[in-house]
Amino acid sequence: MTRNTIKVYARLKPQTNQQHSLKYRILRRSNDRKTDSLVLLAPFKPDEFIDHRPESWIFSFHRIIEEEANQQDVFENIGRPVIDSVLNGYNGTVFAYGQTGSGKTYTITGQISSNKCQGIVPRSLSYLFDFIKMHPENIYSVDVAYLEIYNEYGYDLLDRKQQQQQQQQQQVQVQQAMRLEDLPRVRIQEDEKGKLHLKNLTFHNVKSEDRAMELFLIGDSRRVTVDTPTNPQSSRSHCIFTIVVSIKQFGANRYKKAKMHLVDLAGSERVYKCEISGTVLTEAKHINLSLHYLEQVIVCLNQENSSHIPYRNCLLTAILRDSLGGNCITTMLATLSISSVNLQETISTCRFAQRVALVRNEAKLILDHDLDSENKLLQLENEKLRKQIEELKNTLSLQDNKDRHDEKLDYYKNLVMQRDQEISVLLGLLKKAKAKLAQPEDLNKMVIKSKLKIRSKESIAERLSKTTTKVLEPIEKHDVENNTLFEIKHSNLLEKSLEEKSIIEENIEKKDIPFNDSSKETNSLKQSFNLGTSNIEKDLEVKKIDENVDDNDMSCVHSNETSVNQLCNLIINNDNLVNNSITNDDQLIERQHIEEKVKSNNIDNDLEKNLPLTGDPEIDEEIIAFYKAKRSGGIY
Ligand SMILES: Nc1ncnc2c1ncn2[C@@H]1O[C@H](COP(=O)(O)OP(=O)(O)OP(=O)(O)O)[C@@H](O)[C@H]1O
Repeated sequence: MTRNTIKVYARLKPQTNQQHSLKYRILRRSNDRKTDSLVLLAPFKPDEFIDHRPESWIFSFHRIIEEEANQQDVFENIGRPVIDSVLNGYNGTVFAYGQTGSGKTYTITGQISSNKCQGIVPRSLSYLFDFIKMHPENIYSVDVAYLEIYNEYGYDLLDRKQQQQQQQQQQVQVQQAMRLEDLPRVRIQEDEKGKLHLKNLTFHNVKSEDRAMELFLIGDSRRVTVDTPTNPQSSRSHCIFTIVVSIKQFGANRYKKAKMHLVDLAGSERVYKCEISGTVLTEAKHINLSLHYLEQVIVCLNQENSSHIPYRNCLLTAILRDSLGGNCITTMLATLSISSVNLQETISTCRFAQRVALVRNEAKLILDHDLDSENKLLQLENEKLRKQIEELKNTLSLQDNKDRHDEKLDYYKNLVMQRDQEISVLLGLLKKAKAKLAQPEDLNKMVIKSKLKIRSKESIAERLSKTTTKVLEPIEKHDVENNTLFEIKHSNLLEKSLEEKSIIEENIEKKDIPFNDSSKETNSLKQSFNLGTSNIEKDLEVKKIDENVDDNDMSCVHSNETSVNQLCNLIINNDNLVNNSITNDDQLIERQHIEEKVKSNNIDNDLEKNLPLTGDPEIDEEIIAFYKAKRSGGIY
């Protein structure tokens, strides 16, 4: 609980006409002085002195806001401390009091369309919602209501039915043309505990500054204003904009609830001065009466022995009961005109302010148990919890995704490692294959070997051919020479041939090694050669025995010719063989050998086809093994 007097501020309305300006001085608070003081100096004309008092008056205020002060300065000094106390759970009230046209509405409402000129209400809403945003640890529920007291009747400026109708028509003119009588009347009801309640006043729950401002504007547009001689837009009513803030700490069982009244009182005016009549006069009388009741309450509150405070005299005092002498932190703003023509009204306002400044309030922290409010707060708390759960879910799913991502990453890392191993094996194989291929001597050797084979086969064939020619020559000559000569020559030739034969045989023996492996043809050549020569030998031997066998000579020659022909054929065959041996490259044979081996190992045909075999059996075997292992899912 905090005990404090109502803080009273004075705001001086800027004077446009300096000629008619009151002379005044402001004495700022100092070590000697606890408050600001306003010293008003009377004009020189003694007939303008009020009650023939001395020519100067001094009034104390918590703070005096000068003409030059802007709207933000006013909010910082007056509005902000009150809304801060509301946010701490204490009721707060700001009310503006002053003569008509002195700047009450300008201070409380201001010009909403201009940021610079906005009054305490819009600035308080903005401050409140900014504060809520900055404190997500708490649950806040905000409700607003707007009440107008006109000619002693209360009206709900934010009536829902009217709002719905206006929304349907969507015409601003209709809003403005709306009659006050169409709005529901707000009445005061007292419960069994003596607590006063306002019946028919709607409290709107607002979740944003924009919505709250929207409602404030709607209510403001419904206010009754009149063009009076002193103010072209004079408020003919008292208006109270109420902000209720319920605060619950997250997870707490209890909650705080506090309300802030922002009161723009109708202007006090001296009827005789305003030259008004009719409705405006009636309004003025009601205004003055209610302000009189307000003053009465204040006076009673300041009288120590006063047992009864006349709150119920009027609607205004009934509503402000908590704000005056009750559970509230209250600030009064006295709006003062410093025009010399308004001296009396200014002094009157200052006097009222001095009395209010003496009123003591006892502000208590309000821990409410109202089911409606509690329900609202719990709903908000649930909403917030749901949001938090969603956020947590998102965070968890992100974490989950991250885990999955990490798993995938590990999998791919392993895969990359496996691939690296495979690549290194393949590189090894490739290296081996290259090393093999990089030994051209082997190939050269093989080529040379093959050439040697060819040459040796060629030379034998050549020799055989020559021998055959030599054998044939005498036979051919036999046709032209006589038999004796033929015989002599033949015997010589035979000897030579035999010699040649033995030489050839020797040579064949020497050159036999390259023919050993595969040359069946060579053996048959040898045999045929033997056969050919033996036939000649036989024939000649027969000649020797039977010296005069002419006809037989010819058959012998024919037989020799056949043998030679056979020899020639064999030579041609041998030549073909030699040619074939050129194409029979050893590497090709080896490759075929590997391929056969691969086939025999039952390797899948498709795989075989696509394998990058090198031709080297050793390497190819490794390659096949590598791909076989890979295909079966293992590691080579
Ligand atoms: N501090 C100020 N700075 C600039 N203009 C001001 C200031 N105070 C009041 N005014 C202007 O003076 C005129 C009257 O002000 P306002 O309507 O606020 O007076 P009021 O006290 O509310 O009068 P009423 O009681 O008749 O409603 C308005 O045009 C307003 O803009």
